[in-house]
Amino acid sequence: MAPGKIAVSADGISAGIEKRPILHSITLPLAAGRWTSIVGPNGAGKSTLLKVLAGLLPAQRGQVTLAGRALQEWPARERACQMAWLGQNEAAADDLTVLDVALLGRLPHQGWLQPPSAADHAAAEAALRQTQAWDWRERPLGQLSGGERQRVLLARALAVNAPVLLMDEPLANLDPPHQADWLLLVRSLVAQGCTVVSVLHELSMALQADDVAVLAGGRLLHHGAARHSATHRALEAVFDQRIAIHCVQDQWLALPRMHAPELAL
Ligand SMILES: Nc1ncnc2c1ncn2[C@@H]1O[C@H](COP(=O)(O)OP(=O)(O)OP(=O)(O)O)[C@@H](O)[C@H]1O
Repeated sequence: MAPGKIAVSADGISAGIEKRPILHSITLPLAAGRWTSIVGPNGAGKSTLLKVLAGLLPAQRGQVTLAGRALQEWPARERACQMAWLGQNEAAADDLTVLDVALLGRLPHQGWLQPPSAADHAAAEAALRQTQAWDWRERPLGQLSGGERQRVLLARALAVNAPVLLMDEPLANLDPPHQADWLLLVRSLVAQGCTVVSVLHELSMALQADDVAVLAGGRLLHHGAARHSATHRALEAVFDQRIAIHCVQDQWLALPRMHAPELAL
């Protein structure tokens, strides 16, 4: 990871749900203006970690800081302007129109009981256009396909215009062209100075990030640059050597090994 300002940091985080411990002593400083992918097997604790980073689940030990200040010390509205969230399988009011869903992203910017301003409408429109969802603006969310819905929820997160964007499986249900669009979008946000943190199962997409954090069993096993061989070895190991990382036309790709390692010649 390149040295620099830290946007969000997990410092010695342990967390669980009810009495079940899930995360164990995770320290993960996330550099500002970079994109970090969090990867690992099912049940590794990726979504739980993202929720703790977002302040949606309290840590039992340790603390999360946002721009150097403990998360719980931020006034809720200010914090919501600083950090946008796209959750996994998010419930959203299905009878709201697409435009109204995108406008929900502007709530932290609005005064108490104030209607959305012209600036809020402009931000919601820009976000819906970025995810190519503007044409559906008058349709109820509940009438959209899985991928269309995901693009609207992504627009809601983009409409916040936050410097930090946390996304849990943002590519769920997206077809390949829209996955490519998401990649370009993230790259352009990062070029503008945003910090992006995404939980991804698509390892070849995760390897397009600047940095990769590898989790298993609620512990951080590795955190390093996506292009470094140590990161590739950590990924191959955490997935039991069932994938191999290759460089194809200057891009790192994770491909399944067609035989279990013990069967390989
Ligand atoms: N509400 C809950 N109550 C109890 N245990 C939970 C709850 N949510 C998650 N867990 C457990 O916490 C562990 C980590 O779950 P988490 O969703 O963070 O994993 P993940 O790495 O995001 O997994 P996946 O790749 O399958 O989405 C899992 O063992 C899961 O069963």
